[in-house]
Amino acid sequence: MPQLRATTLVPAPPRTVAAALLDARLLARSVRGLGVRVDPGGPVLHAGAELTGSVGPVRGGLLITRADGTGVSATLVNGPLPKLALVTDLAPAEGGTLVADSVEWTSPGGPLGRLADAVVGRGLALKVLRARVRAVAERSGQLAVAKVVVGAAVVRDGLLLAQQRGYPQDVAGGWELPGGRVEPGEDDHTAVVRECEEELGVTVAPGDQVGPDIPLRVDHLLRVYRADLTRGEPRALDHPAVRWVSRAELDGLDWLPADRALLPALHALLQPPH
Ligand SMILES: Nc1nc2c([nH]c(=O)n2[C@H]2C[C@H](O)[C@@H](COP(=O)(O)OP(=O)(O)OP(=O)(O)O)O2)c(=O)[nH]1
Repeated sequence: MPQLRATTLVPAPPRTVAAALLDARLLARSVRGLGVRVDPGGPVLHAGAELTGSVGPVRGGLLITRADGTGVSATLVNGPLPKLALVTDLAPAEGGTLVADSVEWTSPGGPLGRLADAVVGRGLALKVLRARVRAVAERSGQLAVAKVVVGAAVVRDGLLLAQQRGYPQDVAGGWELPGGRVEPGEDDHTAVVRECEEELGVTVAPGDQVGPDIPLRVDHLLRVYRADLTRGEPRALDHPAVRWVSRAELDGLDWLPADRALLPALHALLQPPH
């Protein structure tokens, strides 16, 4: 299968570039040059999501097979389009992050097909890669200076604490992790401790980051930390409800769209020790 690869240095740390790649609009922008319209379906990519795509009146699907801190992979499926796969891998480098993109597609058979592939296929693939690199660099620049919203992944006895949002209207009723914006002068851990005190009336000890940074709006990102309860019993002081969620219930909960990208990491967190 023909393949085109391009590697670019983006002057931002890997976790920022990874967050940029999770922005669903970037993927839609990357394939627009092929005449492919992709409906992002939501603000953030997550593994297993199937986005709808179309070329003129012809519809197909774009399946996300990977969306995490290491990069993103996607394949066009269920359409009369030629097979097309996009893979983006990240590696730390001096001065930023190496973004290795590849586009792979099915070539039509025969000499004419090979000619068309050389002239049209490669030209289109190059267009996709260039558009993608520009979009990734631009979004990484925005996220490098974004405000951080911290979330707490509080686990007790194999259950995760989730909190229901009451506002704003468009996300009311959805579930999220306790947390909020990091205030000036705070570091992430201090903000996790303060938010858990304010929202749940408990003291927590924050630990390692869980999952990748997730892009929120243009100038915010969500960063989640594991947090152990050290004092008190969580109560919904600021929101309509809190509940403990088992690993089996994780996928079925009505999470805020951004939080769905955290589900693989939350599953791993709730995995019983072997
Ligand atoms: N805390 C939290 N916020 C989330 C999650 N997922 C997600 O998209 N968000 C969004 C919802 C909000 O737009 C934003 C956080 O706002 P917030 O309302 O919790 O922050 P805050 O307490 O500092 O602000 P305020 O509303 O009290 O002024 O991040 C999550 O899991 N936890």
